[in-house]
Amino acid sequence: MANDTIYALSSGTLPSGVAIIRISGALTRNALLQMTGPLGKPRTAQLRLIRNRNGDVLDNALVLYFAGPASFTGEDCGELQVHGGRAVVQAVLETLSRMDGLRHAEAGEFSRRAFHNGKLDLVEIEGLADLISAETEMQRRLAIEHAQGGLSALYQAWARRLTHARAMIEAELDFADEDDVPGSVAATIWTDMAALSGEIANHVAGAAVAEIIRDGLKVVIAGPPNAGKSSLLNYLAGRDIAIVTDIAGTTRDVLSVDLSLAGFSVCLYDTAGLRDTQEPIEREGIRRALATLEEADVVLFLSDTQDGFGTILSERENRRVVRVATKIDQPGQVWDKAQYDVAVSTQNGEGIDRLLAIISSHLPDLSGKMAFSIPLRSRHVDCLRQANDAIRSSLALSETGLDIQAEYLRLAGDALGRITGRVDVENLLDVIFSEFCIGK
Ligand SMILES: Nc1nc2c(c(=O)[nH]1)N(C=O)[C@@H](CNc1ccc(C(=O)N[C@@H](CCC(=O)O)C(=O)O)cc1)CN2
Ligand SMILES: Nc1nc2c(ncn2[C@@H]2O[C@H](COP(=O)(O)OP(=O)(O)OP(=O)(O)O)[C@@H](O)[C@H]2O)c(=O)[nH]1
Ligand SMILES: [Mg+2]
Repeated sequence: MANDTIYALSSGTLPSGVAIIRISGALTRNALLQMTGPLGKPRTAQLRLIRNRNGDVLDNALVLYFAGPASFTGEDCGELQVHGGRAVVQAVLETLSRMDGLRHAEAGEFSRRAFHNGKLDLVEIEGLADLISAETEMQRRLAIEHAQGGLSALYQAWARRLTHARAMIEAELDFADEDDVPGSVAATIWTDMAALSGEIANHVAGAAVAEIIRDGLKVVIAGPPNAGKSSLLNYLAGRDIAIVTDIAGTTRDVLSVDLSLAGFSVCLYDTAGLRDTQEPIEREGIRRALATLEEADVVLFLSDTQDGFGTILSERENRRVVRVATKIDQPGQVWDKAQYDVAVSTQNGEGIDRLLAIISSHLPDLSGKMAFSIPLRSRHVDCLRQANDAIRSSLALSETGLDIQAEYLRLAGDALGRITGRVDVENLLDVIFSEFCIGK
């Protein structure tokens, strides 16, 4: 299995201008030789005729050869950069499939080989998967930080501190019989371990930001019936997603749309108007609205009258609530500026920029140098928590004995090692690599 030479279309949907077929494994040179003639200089594109087994010309294409280990997978690799027609790609794949020892790659198999050959660790591999699925600028920045080893370096530095601490403890244990060894070595170690525990806790707290980058900021539009909630959703989405009528109680289901704001994804929800009612369908709509509100990062509470902001708002946590006065194009409404945060009209667009600026102010600030050094996946967060729990246990056991404390530090190091895949994660690999598309 692992010795097979694999191939796959690595570029996207056909037809396309150019399509890239990748090959990796020991028989790569052979395959390229048969189809394209003598190999050129490694890592240098050659324009060559591609032929099938009968010698028929399939395409005129660029051919690349990477001699292992200097390749993405660490094995000999080849690329056929052909014209992206369906029949062209089909014919090339067909020719490859007829060669002995070659088979089509499985999802993520190229990356898996890169992992096994030590080219990338698991955090980098997962970062690569995120990079391929990144749709917003912030998702891209987070993914590239992970894919380029930013996080791995951090975890390795932490693991080194743990190893160092254990070594110092071992040394102290070895000389424990000699009365003249002061406890001072261990004292600096424990200060550093306490600091490390704080750093890990800080880092884990960043996962909340990563979640906003990945899933988007959840912004829920709520308020009394007829306030103009659905109109606002449609206005911000730039299309008619929700039904708008002048009948109070129009919206029942929760509707949502993804917007892009300042490089972030913002998930905007429209909900049923909140009021006391016996109408069963509307009641269900209101129940769903309240459930959606529970999940909100930011609530836009809309009202087209001043009293509309009253009761429901005051019962809730006000911090994340933005009071939006609506329909300000309508003459005759009197508003006390102290009663709302922003006033808008979806009729003439007034106040919308200000509203977007307010939403943006709830987005995480990622201007700091380490801003993208945050964990994204629950797998990482779990391991980090385990590592930190072990460090804390070690710190707490100062009465019990250095050997037990050292053992907890070893457990902490193992937990960190599992993140990058340095420590036994064989059972996880299938899950991680199956996230990939074929050809990656
Ligand atoms: N045509 C093409 N474009 C592509 C890829 C590819 O495979 N083919 N990539 C596919 O992911 C990405 C580039 N990633 C790559 C990563 C490592 C190596 C590589 O040859 N690594 C060697 C040499 C390193 C060096 O020279 O600095 C190595 O790691 O030893 C190549 C591509 C994005 N663009
Ligand atoms: N003049 C004016 N009318 C508006 C504005 N926004 C909404 N409306 C009108 O107000 C009425 C209610 O709008 P909707 O967007 O359906 O209100 P809603 O809050 O979604 O109502 P429910 O779904 O019933 O809770 C419609 O007749 C809209 O055309 C606005 O900015 N200016
Ligand atoms: Mg509505």
